[in-house]
Amino acid sequence: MSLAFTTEKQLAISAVRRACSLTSSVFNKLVKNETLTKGDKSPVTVADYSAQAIIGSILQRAFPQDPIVGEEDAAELRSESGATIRDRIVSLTNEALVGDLGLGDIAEWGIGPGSEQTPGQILDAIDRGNYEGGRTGRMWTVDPIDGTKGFLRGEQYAVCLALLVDAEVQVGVLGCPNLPVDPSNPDGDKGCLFVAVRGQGAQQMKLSGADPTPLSMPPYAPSTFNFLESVEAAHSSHSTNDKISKLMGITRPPIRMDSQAKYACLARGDGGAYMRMPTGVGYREKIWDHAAGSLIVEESGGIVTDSRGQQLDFGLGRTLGENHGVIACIKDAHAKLLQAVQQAVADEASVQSKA
Ligand SMILES: Nc1ncnc2c1ncn2[C@@H]1O[C@H](COP(=O)(O)OS(=O)(=O)O)[C@@H](OP(=O)(O)O)[C@H]1O
Ligand SMILES: [Mg+2]
Ligand SMILES: [Mg+2]
Ligand SMILES: [Mg+2]
Repeated sequence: MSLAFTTEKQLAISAVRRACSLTSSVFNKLVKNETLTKGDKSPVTVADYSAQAIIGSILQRAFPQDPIVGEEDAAELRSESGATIRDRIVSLTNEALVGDLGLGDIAEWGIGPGSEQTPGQILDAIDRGNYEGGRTGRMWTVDPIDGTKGFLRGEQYAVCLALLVDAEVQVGVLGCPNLPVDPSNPDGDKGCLFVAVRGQGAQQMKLSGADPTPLSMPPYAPSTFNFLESVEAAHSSHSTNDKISKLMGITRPPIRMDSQAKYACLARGDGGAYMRMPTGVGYREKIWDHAAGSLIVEESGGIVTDSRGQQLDFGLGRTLGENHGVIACIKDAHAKLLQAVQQAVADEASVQSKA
């Protein structure tokens, strides 16, 4: 019997790997070796668009019927003022598409020598990400660079791709070019791919696709348990996490890291929980920020819910709806953590109502 989603899994790996080689090369060319003025976002913009173009273009060839919910769209690039950046994106995307075939790559996906696309095809590939999402059928979701701030700092970021069927994530791939392959050797080799297929487990491999290793989360150990959380306090509430941490009796400080690399690190045994409590500004979490990572954690033996213990709902459109936070945790610690979360949320509400 052949396993489900074998082609989709390999295609997602190939697409994410190619997008990662693009983002790494943009970083090396534009961020590391150029003097950027503080706050200049152009390298990340070029890399975001090009990475989405690569993934959109490969999906277009392999699964032309599948819609895509992508973070970026090409509207600005189609305008007159977008001409300069558009030219850079076209050449970077083509450079990545024509790169030699690697492990598992298939030329029919529009990759390898001779696979150049026209500027029009590249803009269309980006705009394939305009799908509104929904509850039924197949759809992909892509975050070409998650953790844009981490990317610019040369720290953690992830290229994220997931396939959903009837609003359930079936395949998830995260490419983390700056993540150490061996967590116990942070200065060693960098560049990991994390891959999961529902019901088939999760694996970490090198960005080349070599050395696949199954992922499984260790059992709950209070002495080593701590939180993974956003670097940016504007993205998730550090102060709420701090309260929850005290209620849980956690003494180790949180691990702060940009992007869905947090899900990947949790899946391979770091921390114990990825905590993303809302900051209360009405922000709606996007499906591309959670689809791939949540499956990787679930398939490694973890549980992913919101702060009420409900499953994340990927069928509401481009967002997860009203923001009740995200709690991804080692299975046997989840109930205890949820209790602490609800206690902290109730305490915060009572302080606010007295103010
Ligand atoms: N206000 C607010 N609240 C919650 N989340 C937000 C908010 N603003 C942005 N974002 C999203 O956060 C994504 C970055 O992920 P992280 O927060 O995990 O990493 S980071 O530490 O902030 O870099 C980031 O993803 P990218 O845009 O792909 O980098 C955003 O989708
Ligand atoms: Mg993101
Ligand atoms: Mg992004
Ligand atoms: Mg963004």
